[in-house]
Amino acid sequence: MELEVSELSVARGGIPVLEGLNFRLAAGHALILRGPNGIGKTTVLRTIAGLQPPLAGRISLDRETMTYAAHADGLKATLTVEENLSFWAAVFGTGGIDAALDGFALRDLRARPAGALSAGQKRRLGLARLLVTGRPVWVLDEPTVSLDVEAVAMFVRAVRAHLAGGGMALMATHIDLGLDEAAVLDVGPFRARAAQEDHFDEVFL
Ligand SMILES: Nc1ncnc2c1ncn2[C@@H]1O[C@H](COP(=O)(O)OP(=O)(O)OP(=O)(O)O)[C@@H](O)[C@H]1O
Repeated sequence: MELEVSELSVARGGIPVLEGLNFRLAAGHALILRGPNGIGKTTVLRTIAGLQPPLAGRISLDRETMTYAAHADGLKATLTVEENLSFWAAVFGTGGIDAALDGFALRDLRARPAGALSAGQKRRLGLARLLVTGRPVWVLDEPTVSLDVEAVAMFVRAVRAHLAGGGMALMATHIDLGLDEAAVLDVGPFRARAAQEDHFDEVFL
């Protein structure tokens, strides 16, 4: 199993943002995309997740092996923590939810409707969902937003266990996770020419 991206160009709102991206991710490995706000990291992840087509290039990935966690956690507000996880376990045809409850310290919150969780608790539930998907390829957009130090550590532990089991993780994050084994790709040099020539902001300054 491998994710291979070749000569990938992506656009947002019809404007090319990044072009000529190449990277590979093998089982047991993680790759962190870095770059300033607005450069196009989310757009790359959305494209890899199949939510939008690439402008050019090739993505070699069996999407049935992938799960995508974006800014919106995709939680059902009226269902409890336990019901949300059980729902996803049923959708993905996986087993129990115990590892997800324990991995993100959700056991004491399991009877609480997701809509009544704090922002960080919601994010923990969104990340716990990864564990019940059973999918080997995790594509994660700013996974640690709203998380406190302890919850970031839970996340890093979950990623490490996932990699140790032969999983893969591709993520965009601005914070230093201390995940030293992850490769880092700075997408800055891949800014599309059209984006560089777009002086839209300056026009209004
Ligand atoms: N819905 C949208 N429609 C049109 N343009 C968009 C939309 N969402 C984002 N953009 C623009 O697309 C470009 C790339 O945005 P993207 O979200 O991929 O950047 P990013 O690197 O993930 O940024 P951040 O670090 O702030 O999350 C930005 O210039 C942004 O303003």
